[in-house]
Amino acid sequence: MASTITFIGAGNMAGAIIGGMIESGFSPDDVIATSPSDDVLAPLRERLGIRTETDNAAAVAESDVVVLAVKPQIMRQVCEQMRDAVQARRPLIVSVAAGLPAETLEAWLGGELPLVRCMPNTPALVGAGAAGLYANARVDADQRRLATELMEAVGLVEWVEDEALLDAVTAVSGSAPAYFFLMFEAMEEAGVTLGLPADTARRLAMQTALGAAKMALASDKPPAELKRNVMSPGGTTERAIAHLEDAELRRIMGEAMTACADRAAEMADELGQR
Ligand SMILES: NC(=O)c1ccc[n+]([C@@H]2O[C@H](COP(=O)([O-])OP(=O)(O)OC[C@H]3O[C@@H](n4cnc5c(N)ncnc54)[C@H](OP(=O)(O)O)[C@@H]3O)[C@@H](O)[C@H]2O)c1
Ligand code: PRO
Repeated sequence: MASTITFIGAGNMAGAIIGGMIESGFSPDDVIATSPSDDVLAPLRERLGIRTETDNAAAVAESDVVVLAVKPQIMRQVCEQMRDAVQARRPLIVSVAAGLPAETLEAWLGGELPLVRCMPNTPALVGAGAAGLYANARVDADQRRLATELMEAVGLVEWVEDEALLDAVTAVSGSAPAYFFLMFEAMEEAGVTLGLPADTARRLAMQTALGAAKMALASDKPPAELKRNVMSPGGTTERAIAHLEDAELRRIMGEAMTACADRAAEMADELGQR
């Protein structure tokens, strides 16, 4: 029998995952999205044909999987309001919230539950996401498969066996689209300084990033070798790369990503007080 999957919160991340699920063959009849406002739900209902509900507990009462997709700052209140329904039904919980530890979520939901924590990223909106997943000890093999299927509907899935590693996933993929967007800004600005129209520089930079990622994913060669293949001895790329290495880009990326992972751990302390 098909599982009923409810999304608590119908914002950016939930909308992206639901869209991918329907595209990859999940039946809209098996998907429920909730929000306090029907204005948020109506477009999802019309566009994707899914079921919607403004009462979280009512949706949970008929669900096999409950995806927590509200902002971390309001998660405690949302969980506590539906804890009785969750404990009565005991569905698989999947949380996409940044920072909030599995144990804290279980406590807010009234006690031990099978729970998967997921750190997705916004390219899920175009079906090109990358997500890290962690399962607590109460998640069985079928539930793990189902969580994988859900997130594979919008991109790549990698499981980690240590929950603390989700902070590293946040640094490597959750927050990382923003690093590349910053790089696009910088490349566009530099292209304009060199005389190109801004939109030409922007399109060239973005298409190059897409091509480089596709090429690296399709290749069995490490990025260092692909990089060397672009660098003719004494040529242009060698000069640019030498500049980036002299400016210690690797150290800067390492520090930025450590700051990101540290902040994820800090948020767990700030928001995860039981
Ligand atoms: N965006 C990212 O890059 C990213 C990446 C990884 C993980 N995440 C995680 O994904 C989660 C959702 O983020 P998002 O970007 O999708 O946020 P979002 O667009 O603001 O979506 C959250 C939705 O929850 C709704 N909501 C508020 N109170 C609710 C309640 N009591 N019951 C049901 N729904 C309620 C909000 O409605 P109103 O707007 O009407 O209040 C909003 O539509 C967060 O926990 C975040 O940490 C986000
Ligand atoms: N966006 C959220 C943040 O910046 C979590 C990862 C991506 O906190």
